[in-house]
Amino acid sequence: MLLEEHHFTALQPASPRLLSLSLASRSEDLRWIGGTSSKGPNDNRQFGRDLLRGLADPHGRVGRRVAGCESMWRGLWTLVSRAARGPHSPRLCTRQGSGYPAPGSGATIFALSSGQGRCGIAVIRTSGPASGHALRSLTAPRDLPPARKACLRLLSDPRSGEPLDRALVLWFPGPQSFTGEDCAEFHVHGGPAVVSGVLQALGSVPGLRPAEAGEFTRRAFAHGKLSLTEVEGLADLIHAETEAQRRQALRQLDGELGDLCRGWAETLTKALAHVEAYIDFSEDDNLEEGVLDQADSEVRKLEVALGVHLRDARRGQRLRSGAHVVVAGPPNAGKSSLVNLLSRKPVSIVSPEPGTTRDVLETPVDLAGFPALLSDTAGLREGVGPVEQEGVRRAQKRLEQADLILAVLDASDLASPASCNFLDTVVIPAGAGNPSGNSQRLLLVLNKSDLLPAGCSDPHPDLPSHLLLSCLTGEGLDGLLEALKKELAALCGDPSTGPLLTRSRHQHHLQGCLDALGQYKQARDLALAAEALRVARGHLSRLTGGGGTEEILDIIFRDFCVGK
Ligand SMILES: Nc1nc2c(ncn2[C@@H]2O[C@H](COP(=O)(O)OP(=O)(O)OP(=O)(O)O)[C@@H](O)[C@H]2O)c(=O)[nH]1
Ligand SMILES: [K+]
Ligand SMILES: [Mg+2]
Repeated sequence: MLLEEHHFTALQPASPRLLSLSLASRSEDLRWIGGTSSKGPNDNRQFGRDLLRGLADPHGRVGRRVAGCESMWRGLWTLVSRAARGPHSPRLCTRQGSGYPAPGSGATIFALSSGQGRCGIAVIRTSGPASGHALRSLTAPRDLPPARKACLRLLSDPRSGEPLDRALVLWFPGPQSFTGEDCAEFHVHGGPAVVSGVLQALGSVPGLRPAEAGEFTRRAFAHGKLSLTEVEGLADLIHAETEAQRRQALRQLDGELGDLCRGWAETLTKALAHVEAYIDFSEDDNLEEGVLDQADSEVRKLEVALGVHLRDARRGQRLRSGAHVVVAGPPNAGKSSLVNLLSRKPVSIVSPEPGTTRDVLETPVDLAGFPALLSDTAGLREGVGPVEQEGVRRAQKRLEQADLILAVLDASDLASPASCNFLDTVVIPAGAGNPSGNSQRLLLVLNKSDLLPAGCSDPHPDLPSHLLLSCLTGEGLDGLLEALKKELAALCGDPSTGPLLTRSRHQHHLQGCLDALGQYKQARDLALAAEALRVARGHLSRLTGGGGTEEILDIIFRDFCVGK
């Protein structure tokens, strides 16, 4: 049960009386504050009343207007901390914890945090209240090293006294540590025997147990060291395989997406404060004119900003999981040769026989710094046997799902029926000239340029814009990679320009927020309008603070390995 700073920032309106209204009606937040989700709204209301009674009693300040939001909520903070010894006795935390208990907190966990296998140095760490004791036990008779300073120590098994390794150790007393708890790190020599010896020695210390996957990060989240979007960024950083993915993950780990959402939530809080102030004080003479107009204009601005990000939503997800690039064309154009060239490994069988590729073959590749899922497909042609026909059907299905089509034609065979048919049915319809604007992206590649007569730079000026390539000699590959980079940057977004929505969870909450803003605009009644704003703000806070359910957290933390 945590009562946190951000609950108060959400209650910033200009009077303590408004706080009473807000607390009584904000059942969702109260449920959370009180930790009484099973007991329902009545209990929450009672809790709100208890809290307010506590607020009013010690100093009798409730009912008096206090100028300046900042000083007001600081004052309330102190009052609430005194009042918080009621039946629900919420615990006040001075830092912004996530409010979720760290699973199994209380225990001290340990794990190998660097990679498995033989290596120069391996890092083993612990987190939890017995970390200091564990560090002392393994480095006895020496005492704890100074905080956050690497010190050389002889590690020995606390049971037998047998020396294990000479290692660098670090002591991070909480809360200034990755998890917010007391942590210790052992930088040992990376041999398997040393690592297992130290892990066994730690396991023998009372109160210590091996960590589960993601448990260190989960504790960091529970102690407010990382927001949920930062946790997701960290998971992505660990899994990043390309430069663009790394850049995006780092930005998210830096909290950019979270900051953006918090900024939006603040805007909504202000708008809500205005609406509530109007409900509460509309008869007061001293209420400024135009408070509602101000709220409306804030909401309109927010709608625009959300719309821009939602339109971009697929891009961040593509960057996280890879854009779907489908290589297609008539038989024997050199599709499989191109897939092998781009992936730098023999993924597909290449042969002079048309109809070699039948199934869709997928391979993840790093294309000019962007992640892509490259699919090789069967050559498109009619009038073939049932097996190849099925291959053609699968190829066509995959083409529909492509983010980018890499259309390959044999430059020396453009007049063949298969080439003409492919141009008419795939290349031209997807062309950039399509006025609808939502055409599929396509790059046309004329392969086997080595077969063209020497000195002929572009024999097909009448074709849609295209690139010449020879998979045989590699000529034209640099130009193709450059073009791919441009296409992928457009598809995935540029991770260095702004935070992107990397998961469908983000998109879901932003859409929810936008929908609630739509309801705000339609609300005939101020109470309904205020409720819509609360719903909208709830979506933003769940984006950074979690879905309010353990399952969401489980899904996110499942991405981690043990030791992270
Ligand atoms: N001269 C020349 N031959 C090439 C080039 N690229 C591929 N080939 C040859 O063209 C033939 C067909 O290549 P594949 O890569 O199997 O073509 P594909 O489009 O995958 O063929 P299917 O899977 O049967 O549709 C092979 O004999 C390749 O060696 C090139 O740039 N120049
Ligand atoms: K072939
Ligand atoms: Mg092939």
